[in-house]
Amino acid sequence: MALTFPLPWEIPSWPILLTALLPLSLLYAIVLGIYRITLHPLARFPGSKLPAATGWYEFCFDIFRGPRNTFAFEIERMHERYGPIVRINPHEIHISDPNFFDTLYAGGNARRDKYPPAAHVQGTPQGIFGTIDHKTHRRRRAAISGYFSRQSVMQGQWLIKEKIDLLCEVFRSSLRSNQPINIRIPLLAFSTDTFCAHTLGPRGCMHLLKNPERATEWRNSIIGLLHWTPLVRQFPWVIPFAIELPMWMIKAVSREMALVVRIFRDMRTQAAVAIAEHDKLEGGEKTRANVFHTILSSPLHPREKEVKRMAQEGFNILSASGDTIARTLTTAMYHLLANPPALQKLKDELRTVMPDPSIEVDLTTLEALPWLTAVLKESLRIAALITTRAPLRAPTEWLRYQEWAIPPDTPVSMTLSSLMMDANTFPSPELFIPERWLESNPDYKRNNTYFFPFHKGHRNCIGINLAWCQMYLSLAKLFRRFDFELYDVVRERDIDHHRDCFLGEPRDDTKGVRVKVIGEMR
Ligand code: HEM
Repeated sequence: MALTFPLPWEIPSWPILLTALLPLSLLYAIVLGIYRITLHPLARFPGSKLPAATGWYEFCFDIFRGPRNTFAFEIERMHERYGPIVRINPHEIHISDPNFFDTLYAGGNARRDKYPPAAHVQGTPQGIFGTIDHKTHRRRRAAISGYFSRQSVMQGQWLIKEKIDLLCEVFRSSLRSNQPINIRIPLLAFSTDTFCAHTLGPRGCMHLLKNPERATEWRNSIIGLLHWTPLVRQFPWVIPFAIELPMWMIKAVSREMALVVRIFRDMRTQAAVAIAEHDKLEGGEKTRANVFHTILSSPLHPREKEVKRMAQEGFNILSASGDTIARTLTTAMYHLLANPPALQKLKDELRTVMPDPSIEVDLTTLEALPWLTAVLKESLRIAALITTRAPLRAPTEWLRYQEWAIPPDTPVSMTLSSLMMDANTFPSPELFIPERWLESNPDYKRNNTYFFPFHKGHRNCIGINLAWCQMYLSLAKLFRRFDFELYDVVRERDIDHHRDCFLGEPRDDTKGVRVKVIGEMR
């Protein structure tokens, strides 16, 4: 016979529980909000009370206010109202002053942890971009940094040139068909194929340059993924969760997401194959056959060499590498074609080192060309690619800005796109003026001080050498070989940032940056 003991109290029913919990939660939220705007260590920093009291303020902007009104744009409005330092949410300070950049994004002995909501936006918490802890980041990054060193990129120039030849083929066929071409598609195909060939080896190549449909699908997937960013920022579990769903389910929700997930899963396969093959490789192959073998040969802990972590690293770098370069090149091509004197100057300069358009020049020769260098720097500035703030925390250090002392471990952020387009730093920022970057310009030194499109410090871009090399070689070849003209491009519609998706994206009705290839020099 089962014994039953009477409980000393009655369990209340759900409706009664809810009626009691709701006012309690409300009371908790009110007390927390009051604490945050009165006694919290950030309470005395400038800014509105509402975003300081609750994170729901940011949530509502990112989810409900429409592309032109996401929180990134609200931060700009906050600075207009409160000055260069603002408390933008209960926990975070945002600073809009390029003079603070070196302090926040410091290298050397400085310790900087990432802020989890920002780190997880790519859904790869174990890749270097998603790594929060400073020391873990240093270890993971050290394992692969040699792969992206200048020396390594210089040795791989032939590979980039091979892809540029394929890119020229795409433009040549556009010339033959006399059809305009949306240049972001082949340029993304070029940067992605180059990255894959350089970093993943022959098995990882997506061969987008040889397959226009796949290239278009990849471009649409990248844009689709970018458009998810405001949502993913608020719900960082979305991407890791989606990756594990059955493919039919992902396809039903979003075709773009399905391709991205396929690529991620493919990355897992490649990591697994590398583990299986690693012991069979010898000599240089063992460390350099692809980035996975580099990780496997590194002194990292065996836990760091598991399939899941290596796949996240590979995907992390892949997603950081493609569209950044494609967008910068697209911007460069647009501004050159919209500014005939700047274009003529470039063509004249290129002719000095490539008297015959078929001559192959190397990176060092091109880096010595002042106008090409100035064009690329101005394109990186005016593209102002990264519209999302990048918060870091200094766990043991008080950061000082003007009269303000920011407590240790506070997330502090700055936004690259705003700094690159700041009229106080770069007068007439919306104008394409490569002359800013010529040594003869009296502001040359000062301009370079404020030029950090690849970020700085421990968390700067690991692909900077690969990026410069691709941009120099491809722009030189394209403009020495082909004549282009813009085809129905409207800057406000097709170029300017309309929404913040980590990278700034143009308006939804954009027709792309289309050009017609009108001639080829042989
Ligand atoms: C024009 C081209 C590029 C630009 C403007 C650019 C810019 C940047 C910036 C600003 C960051 C810091 C982002 C942040 O912390 O929020 C970054 C990080 C990163 N970039 Fe690039 N990038 C470019 C090309 C590349 C390429 C080609 C690769 C691939 C090798 C790459 C791989 C990465 C990775 C893995 C990180 C994370 C680094 C870390 O957290 O340690 N990027 N990039």
